[in-house]
Amino acid sequence: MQRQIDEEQITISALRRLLWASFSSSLMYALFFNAFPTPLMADSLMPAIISCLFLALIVYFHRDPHHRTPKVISLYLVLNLSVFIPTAWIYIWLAWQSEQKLFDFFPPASGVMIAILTLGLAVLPRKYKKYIILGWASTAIPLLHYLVSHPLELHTRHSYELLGLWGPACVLLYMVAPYQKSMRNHMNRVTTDLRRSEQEADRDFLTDIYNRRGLQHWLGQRQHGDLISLALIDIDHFKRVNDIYGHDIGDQVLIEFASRLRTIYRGPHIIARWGGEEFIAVFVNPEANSIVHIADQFQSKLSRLPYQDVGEITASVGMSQIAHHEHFLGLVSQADNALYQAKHNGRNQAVLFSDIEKASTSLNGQN
Ligand SMILES: Nc1nc2c(ncn2[C@@H]2O[C@H](COP(=O)(O)OP(=O)(O)OP(=O)(O)O)[C@@H](O)[C@H]2O)c(=O)[nH]1
Repeated sequence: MQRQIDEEQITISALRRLLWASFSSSLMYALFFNAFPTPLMADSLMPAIISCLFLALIVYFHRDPHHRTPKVISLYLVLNLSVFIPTAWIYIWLAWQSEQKLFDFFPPASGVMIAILTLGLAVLPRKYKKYIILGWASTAIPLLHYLVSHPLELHTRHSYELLGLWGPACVLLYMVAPYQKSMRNHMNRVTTDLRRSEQEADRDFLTDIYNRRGLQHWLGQRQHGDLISLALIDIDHFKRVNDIYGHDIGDQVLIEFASRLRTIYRGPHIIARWGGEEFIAVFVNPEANSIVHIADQFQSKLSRLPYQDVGEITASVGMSQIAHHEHFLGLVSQADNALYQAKHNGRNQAVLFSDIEKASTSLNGQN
């Protein structure tokens, strides 16, 4: 998805440059040939008309680039193909018909035409490539054919220039231009890899749930008024699992434990590995009266079924109160106290921090 957005942005920016480049070069021609007119009216008229059309296209594109990109590309190609190709054909046809030499009246815009075709080849999406090649072939082939069919005209300095421009220069440009595309593809691949690495860095390597870094990122994305509550979940006597069954089986237990953790709560929340055999679940905007239920669910569901190769595994849960997400560390400390209490009480149970608080308040009251 992100990659698609990047692609779209690149195409929009490239098209914008292409339009401005086409407009400004036609305008320069228009200004030059109006300041220094040639005997042919078309030399000063055509660039002026074309630059107006390019300007209209720029304005149209500018109003809604995201929706108009494909349409503007098509219009741009139609404009180029319908102006440059017929113009070139008319001049070549006139040269075949008359005694005049082609280069005496062939439009002096060959350089611009080639530059526009090359730019189009370099910046427009791949599917438009065939139209660019068509544009080049429809002009270059009749022109080169004319030149080689008229040896007397061919062996002149002007003719060599036309030949070089539409022949070797084009071949050179068309061979080099696709590298720009492959560079772009390469950049896209690098960006995707970088994004994937970033995502991987947020995940715990063993269990594939979020790690602390991922949790931090997730917390950073919380809305301003979000309230949270959290549970610290710790496997009981996990050291024994490692000691009795070995570290590899211990790892398998952690993986299975984490995958069970993911399936317990349906509301908005995140599960992360807090460290070792301790996990954290953070719940977004939970109902105040559902806290007990959530804690019990986590505690009971994790040990309901036996674990492969190991059998019964139990967990202790410490549950914090609900507070604004900016008080995350305070809530962790609450959940940690509650978890300590759960372990202290004999494990395999869930303890709410609010219950510890109530107990200590009533003790203080008695004293
Ligand atoms: N296999 C495996 N073991 C781990 C991993 N991370 C931590 N451990 C082990 O988890 C055990 C944690 O032991 P303790 O902190 O004593 O806790 P416990 O045995 O679960 O006891 P209580 O928490 O008090 O119930 C240690 O033996 C660690 O080596 C891991 O990624 N893989």
